Amino acid sequence: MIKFGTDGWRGIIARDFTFANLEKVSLGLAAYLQEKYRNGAVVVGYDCRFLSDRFAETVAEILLKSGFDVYLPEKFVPTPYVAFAIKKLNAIGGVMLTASHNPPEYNGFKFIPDYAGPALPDVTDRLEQLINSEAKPAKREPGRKLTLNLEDKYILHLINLTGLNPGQGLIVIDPMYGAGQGYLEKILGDFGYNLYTLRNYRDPLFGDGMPEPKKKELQPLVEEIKRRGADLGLALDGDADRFGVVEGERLFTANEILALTYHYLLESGRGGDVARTVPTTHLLDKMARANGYEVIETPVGFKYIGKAIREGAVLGGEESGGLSIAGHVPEKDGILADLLAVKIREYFKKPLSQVLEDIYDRYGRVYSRRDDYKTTPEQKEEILKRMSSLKLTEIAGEKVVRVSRIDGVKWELQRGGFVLVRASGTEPVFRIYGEAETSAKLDSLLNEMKILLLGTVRTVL
Ligand SMILES: O=P(O)(O)OC[C@H]1O[C@H](O)[C@H](O)[C@@H](O)[C@@H]1O
Repeated sequence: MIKFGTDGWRGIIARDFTFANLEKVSLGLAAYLQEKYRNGAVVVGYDCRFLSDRFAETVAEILLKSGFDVYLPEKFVPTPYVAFAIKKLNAIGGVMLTASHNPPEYNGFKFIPDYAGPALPDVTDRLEQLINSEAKPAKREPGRKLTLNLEDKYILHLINLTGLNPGQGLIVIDPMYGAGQGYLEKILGDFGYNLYTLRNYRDPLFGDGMPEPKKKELQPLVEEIKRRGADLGLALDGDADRFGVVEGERLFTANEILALTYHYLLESGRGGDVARTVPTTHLLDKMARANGYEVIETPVGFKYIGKAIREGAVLGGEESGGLSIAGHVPEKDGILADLLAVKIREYFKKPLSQVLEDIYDRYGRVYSRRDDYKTTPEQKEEILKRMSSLKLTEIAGEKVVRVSRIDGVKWELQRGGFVLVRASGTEPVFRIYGEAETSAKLDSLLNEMKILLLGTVRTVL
């Protein structure tokens, strides 16, 4: 049984993610595309993972035989570049072979429809139906196999969109052995920055780690910044749709980068409504309301954020590391987010940490955190049951003013904070998210929820 999670179908290579299963999935996709289009082109990209290029060939062959033209790159490419190519080529969709930031033993299949952002559930539900009923596409006159070569156009688009100007200073770049290699170097090098790049070659084992721009995995970048006295560090995840920004030893969270980007858009006359997922910081809400704009709250998944951007939001993002802005594809783009960090420093003429202090001075300080807990499927069921039966009027002494069930359960608190609990759709974990106006309050909120929820359930981690 093939299931599409938060972001496509993912599985362990050779156990679930096999050539046989991928053929089934590709036949289902071809049948789906035949239902919707008579003909057209599909972009098929792949990351640096084990066998990703071969998996891409398999998908391409089936689509070609089903009568569609296929654009294939000559080497690995970032996910946002595939989305950009779909838009630029007026393609009917795209496939990206990637398991994003998952551990090395995973691979994945992500379908991006013609709107150039992650597929929404109406699309993935139909796809799942066709795949699991082993639907076969009709044989058609084979399509043409074409080379995807739009890097320069993508780079130019990012330069125009961010409005970068020539600058100075030393930036350390960390593509984490992933598919974003080369892009930031090309752009920032041309704008006069001094650059040093680490983990800049393909390693399907990701140096025995995970290509996820989080604290533990970004330690080599932090050390390199210190060693070289660099001004800034910019990282990308395995398929470059997520980002990591480091100044000195300070690693910015995605919530902080979203607030910085929104501040920049508001101050530079590009304000508008903002879209965020349920667990993402409410600092964005305060900023929007103070400036007369609306907030669109969605379930977790950039697919929903992409939709909101298509419908007019100027910025959309997720605490998990997704960001895009109006004028770009409605897909998260780590390269864009990293370039915006450079642009924000240039625009305000100060370090990001100082710009963030200005934001807190104006809108109020917030502390946010997410704690992940590994569970077995049985434990997950038990926690889910417990979660839906909790009837809380207060958490850690804070009055609950609203309970929402957009995704998991979210308890909104009197002084603007919140606690949210949900099961991940990409990993075997439970996530407890919280936000409060002091760090001590945040700790007590998360601790209390942990005890309430996990109580006697023995977690693996
Ligand atoms: O919390 P999860 O369901 O594991 O999802 C975490 C993240 O996974 C993927 O990266 C998706 O593209 C994101 O949209 C999502 O936020």
